[in-house]
Parts: sequence; C-alpha cells; structure tokens
Amino acid sequence: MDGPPILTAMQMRAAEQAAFDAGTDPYALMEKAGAGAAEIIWRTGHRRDTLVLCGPGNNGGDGFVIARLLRDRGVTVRVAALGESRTASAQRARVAWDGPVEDMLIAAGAGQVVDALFGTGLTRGLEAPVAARLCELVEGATLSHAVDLPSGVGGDDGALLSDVPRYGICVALGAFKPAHLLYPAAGQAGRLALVDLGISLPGTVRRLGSPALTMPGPDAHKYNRGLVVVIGGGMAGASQLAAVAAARSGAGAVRRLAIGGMVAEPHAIIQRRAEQGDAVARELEDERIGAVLAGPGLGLDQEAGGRLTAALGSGRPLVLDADALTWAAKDAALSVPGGSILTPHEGEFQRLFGDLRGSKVDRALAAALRVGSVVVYKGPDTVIAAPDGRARVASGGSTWLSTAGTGDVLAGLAAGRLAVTGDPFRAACEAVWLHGEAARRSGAAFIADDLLRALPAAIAARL
Ligand SMILES: NC(=O)C1=CN([C@@H]2O[C@H](COP(=O)(O)OP(=O)(O)OC[C@H]3O[C@@H](n4cnc5c(N)ncnc54)[C@H](O)[C@@H]3O)[C@@H](O)[C@H]2O)[C@H](O)CC1
Ligand SMILES: [K+]
Repeated sequence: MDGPPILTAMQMRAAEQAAFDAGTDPYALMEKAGAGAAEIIWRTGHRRDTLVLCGPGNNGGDGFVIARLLRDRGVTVRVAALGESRTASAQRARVAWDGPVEDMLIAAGAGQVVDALFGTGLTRGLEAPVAARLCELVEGATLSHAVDLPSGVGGDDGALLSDVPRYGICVALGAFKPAHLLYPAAGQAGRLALVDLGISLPGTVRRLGSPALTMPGPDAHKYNRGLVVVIGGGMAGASQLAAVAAARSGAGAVRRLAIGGMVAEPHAIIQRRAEQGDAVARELEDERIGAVLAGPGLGLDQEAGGRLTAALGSGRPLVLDADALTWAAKDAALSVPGGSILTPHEGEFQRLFGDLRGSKVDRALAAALRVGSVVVYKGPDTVIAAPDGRARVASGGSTWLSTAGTGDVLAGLAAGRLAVTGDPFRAACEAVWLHGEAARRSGAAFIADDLLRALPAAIAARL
C-alpha cells in the first residue's frame, strides 16, 4: 500500500537542501533530473522535432539540460525561453546548451513540445500572454511533456492558477507533488512518470500502492478470519451491497441486521432482524465482532438514530458511511469513537469538516486528527488520512464508479478489511485499492453489483 512519496514544494526544497548539505552538487542534481526527463521524452518522441520552453528558474534549467541531451541524440531541438535564467544552476545549464535561444512568446511551434517554464517555484498564475502562447504551442503539438509540473498549476493543492493545457506526459522530478494526484491539476496530464533523483525523502504522504494480501492460515475459521456486522435500514439494497462486499473482501462471517425484508441471496450473508437500538446493542455484545458498519441505507428517522447510537456505544471497531455521517454532521452530540474509519464523499466532508483549509491532503489529515480516526475522503483523487499524519492518495480510479451503490461497496470493503486486519489505516488503504481494482476489472458501464463479482480476482492478484 506504500507508493512513492508525495512532497509539497517546501518539503521538496528541504529534501534537496539536505542533499546539498550532505555534499550533493546542485548542478549535478539538475543534470540528473534533466537526464531522467530526457530519457522519458526520447522513448516517447524519438527524433521528432522538438521545442523546449525554458523558464527563468531551475525548471527552465532542467529544460536546457533536456534540450542539450536530446540534441546529443540527434534530435532537432529548438529552445525558446521566457526571460533570462535567474539561478546559478539554470545559467550553467543555459551556457552548456550553447545554442540559439528564441523568445517563447513568438517562437514557432513544433511536433513535440516540452514545458520547462515553471515547476514548484510558481507563486501565481502565468501572465495572460504567456499562458495563451503556452496553450497554443502545447495544443498545436502531437506530443507534449510537462517537466516536473504543468506550468500554471498550484503544486501543493492541484489548483489551476491560470489556463493550463493538457499534456501527454508529466515527468515528476524527485518526488510526486500533490498536484500530480489532486484535481483539477491531475486531469492535465494523460500519464505520470517519475524520475528518481536518489535523495532521501520523507514518506508520511505517499501515492496509494497495491496491497500485499494473505490467504487464511490453516487454523482459520469463520470467526478468527473476522466477523462483520452491517447495520441495515430502510434501503435494504445498500446494506446488502455492503454486506456482500465485506464478505468478498476476505471476512470470515458477515451478519446484516435488517429492519424489514430479509434478503435471501447470497446465502453466505447471515440475515438477522434488529430494528430498535436495544436489539442492535444486544447483537453487538458478541466479543468476536471485528468490525461494525453503520450508514449504507441506515435511514434518518428516529429508529435509525437509535440503531446508530447503539453502534457508536458498542465499543466495536466502526466504519461510518453515508447516513451515519449525515447524523454525525447534524447532531454534534453523536461523538465518533477514536479508531474508526469514516468514508465521506465531498458533500459529507464539507458538512463535517467544511471549516478546514488547505489542500485535500491537508484537510483530510486535519479531519483525521480532529476525530482521532481514519478519514477516507472520496473522489477521483481519494485521500486516506490517519490521525498520526500518514496519508495515501489514490489515482487511476474509473470514472464509471460514479453510479449508485459503489459507495456502499467501498464501505463494506473497509469493514471487511478492518475485521481481517484490525488496523484501520491499513484496512482503509486496502479497501480503496480493492474498490479501484474491481472497477478496473469491471470495464465500462458497470453497476455496483458487478464490482462484487470482480473482487475474488482482484484479491487473487495480490496474494
Ligand atoms: N532545487 C533543485 O536543486 C532542483 C530543482 N529542480 C527543478 O527546479 C524547479 C523549481 O525551481 P525554482 O527555481 O524554485 O522555480 P521555478 O523554476 O518553478 O520558477 C522559476 C521562477 O519563476 C518565478 N515565478 C513564479 N511564478 C511566476 C509567474 N507566474 N510568472 C513569472 N515568473 C514567476 C519565481 O520567482 C521562480 O523563481 C523544480 O520544479 C524542478 O523542475 C530539479 O528538478 C532538481 C534540482
Ligand atoms: K513545467
């Protein structure tokens, strides 16, 4: 579940400075960055005529290195700059290019365009003429690459500070930045590549990687593999989707506490009736319970509130989703026990934590700290945040997931993995990855029920 680190501009500069303090030569680091980026560009564009756009800082310095190295491979390369190079490394890279430098605002286009105008040093949107010309050059090219970041995005939060064209590839240098994975900036590159600069990086915030899952041991039985209880409500289908997802996520046994009709299929789900809070409380006295899920289809009437109160007071590990989050947002008296997993979508997050500021990662981390629980802040860029400061950012999720019931499936997966692992952060990461993988395997135009059928193969691939 641990992908590469994601660093803010300040963290990246601190990591680079630590490398310099330990003896790394700044220009050598720029040459390494440029060489890594040039290799990726060469593999994609080969000898295609190339225009490299160089900005005034070290991003531009990378661009001069890239231009020189592509020229050394026989590529016809032109460089167009935006003003003079202002840093020692960039000036050195410009001298090493030792070729003509055109004016970016009037330079002619090319089949392949490399954007080395601005990276993590961007402090505001591009001037309008610069942004307009950049868009023309990139949109007029067959192949386009953004060096470190597309120029014009807010590196730390993924905002678009001015018009930003869409690139074929964004080549991250040294580490991913939040803008590589957070929308809307994440939507401005078709593919992400990462050049490792060999400097040590803090790893508390990372891209979500694929989990290492395990088979049940020889001594496994349905209760020590993890018992999940899903609390039902008026919409039986929602809690049933969640219950089946929990069972197919690897839990040993799943009980669904129904209030109305029992759902016959699949037989593996144990259906029990518990409408009032006290009946639910009795059901949750079972010490073997590894996770309780409340929310999918729970309802917002008084009886539903009683069932939720019983879950919150049960002392069992909790996953709170959907209606449970709506209850928590409207009734401040309902306190979320620490060690839970919350799975808000954008609207639920705003209702619960709308006062928080900063990037989606910052806000997810602040929310997790506030409630002492893991927060899965869903979206095309789902952030999983733990109270201890760890966070994982998922990417590549299928947009077909925007269909009814997929949230119920994710909540069920989180409850199932929580019952299996006993670790809320690990369970949430595994659940988000399995959810995305099941969607990838389900192809196009799938419905939530299809995700359930894709889960065994998704799990098998990670054993
Ligand atoms: N630090 C290193 O050793 C390495 C950095 N790498 C590359 O460097 C950039 C970050 O470089 P930096 O000089 O800090 O900033 P930029 O090149 O991104 O920006 C240049 C410069 O532009 C000014 N500026 C900011 N906003 C605007 C604007 N809207 N219009 C005009 N000018 C603007 C600001 O003053 C900046 O100083 C990083 O992304 C990497 O590409 C290497 O990768 C490794 C070595
Ligand atoms: K750039």
